[in-house]
Amino acid sequence: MPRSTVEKRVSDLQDLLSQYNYEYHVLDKPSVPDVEYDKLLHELKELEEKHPDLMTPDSPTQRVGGAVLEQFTKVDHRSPMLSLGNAFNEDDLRDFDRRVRKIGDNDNLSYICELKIDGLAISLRYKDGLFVQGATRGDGSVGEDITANLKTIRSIPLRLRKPFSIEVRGEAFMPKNSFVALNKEKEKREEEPFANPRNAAAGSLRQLDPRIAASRNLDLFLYGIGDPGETGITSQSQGLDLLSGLGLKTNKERKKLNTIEEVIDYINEWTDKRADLPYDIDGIVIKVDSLSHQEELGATAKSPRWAIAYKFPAEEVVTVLHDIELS
Ligand SMILES: NC(=O)c1c(N)nc(OC2CCCC2)nc1O[C@@H]1CCC[C@@H]1O
Repeated sequence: MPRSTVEKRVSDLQDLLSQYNYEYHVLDKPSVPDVEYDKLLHELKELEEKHPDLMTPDSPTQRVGGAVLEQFTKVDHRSPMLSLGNAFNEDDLRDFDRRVRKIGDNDNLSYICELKIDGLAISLRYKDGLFVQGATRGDGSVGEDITANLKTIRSIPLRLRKPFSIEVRGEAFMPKNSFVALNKEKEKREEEPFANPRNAAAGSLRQLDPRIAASRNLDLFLYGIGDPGETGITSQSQGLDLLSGLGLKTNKERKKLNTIEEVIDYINEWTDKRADLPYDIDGIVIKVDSLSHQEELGATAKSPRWAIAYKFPAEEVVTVLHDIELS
């Protein structure tokens, strides 16, 4: 094939495979069967091996880097990755609502409710649309650089749909069925199984060999923007729509509500429905939607005054006592 034809074929394959990956892992609506994806990926790998100068850092072939790291380097978060205060019952929620309504214009106060994904908080940095660095939350100010492991998560685009320079935040997690399969594997190898999907996700992202992380079927939902000022958004709900428009995966169960009573209804709805989700949630995050109202409320050193996490009661662990002979 003449050089220009090869260049065009490689570029077309990179775009096509990135689009197929987006449809499958972000939209959960694949437009081609896996076998078609695998065939094209194989063709691209071969062409890039023959013409290494055509391989780009955001090529779909570049998700699993070769090098096993010695250690993780530290990353200073440009703005702190806060944690959340907890609410355990309706009174706690009404107290939160009263505190929020003390400050700011309350006639048009609205909340946005998000499922609280039970995983590991992470940060992704994009420069001119290209994924350049990923880090754990760490202590909120300093995290660990796990870029190589995050690149293996198929729902993380290696290039945004617009050339934004932006830092986004979300929760990496292991889906329930991947957790069950992984523990079956571990038991076969007589290895210690993980206690829950959250530990499995954290353990997988702390692997120094990216090939191990790549084998763990991790996923991720984005829910925040580290530097919202530069994007022109005025609310959390607009921020989530912006993330989605950039090709990032956000959780579709979010809901904008106007009163704490509606929030309590939403919480009751998900208390039952959560068992049917393909991933673990440990609560519901309630956020004041308006960014200017968030600013008025501010944050303590640890957590924002404009958000709270309602935590589901810990499921009573029923240990079935097998055939105990009661003497
Ligand atoms: N786990 C989640 O699904 C989640 C969420 N949907 N939204 C937030 O918003 C917080 C982040 C900083 C201020 C508000 N935090 C979440 O998880 C937190 C992050 C750090 C500790 C918890 O995992």
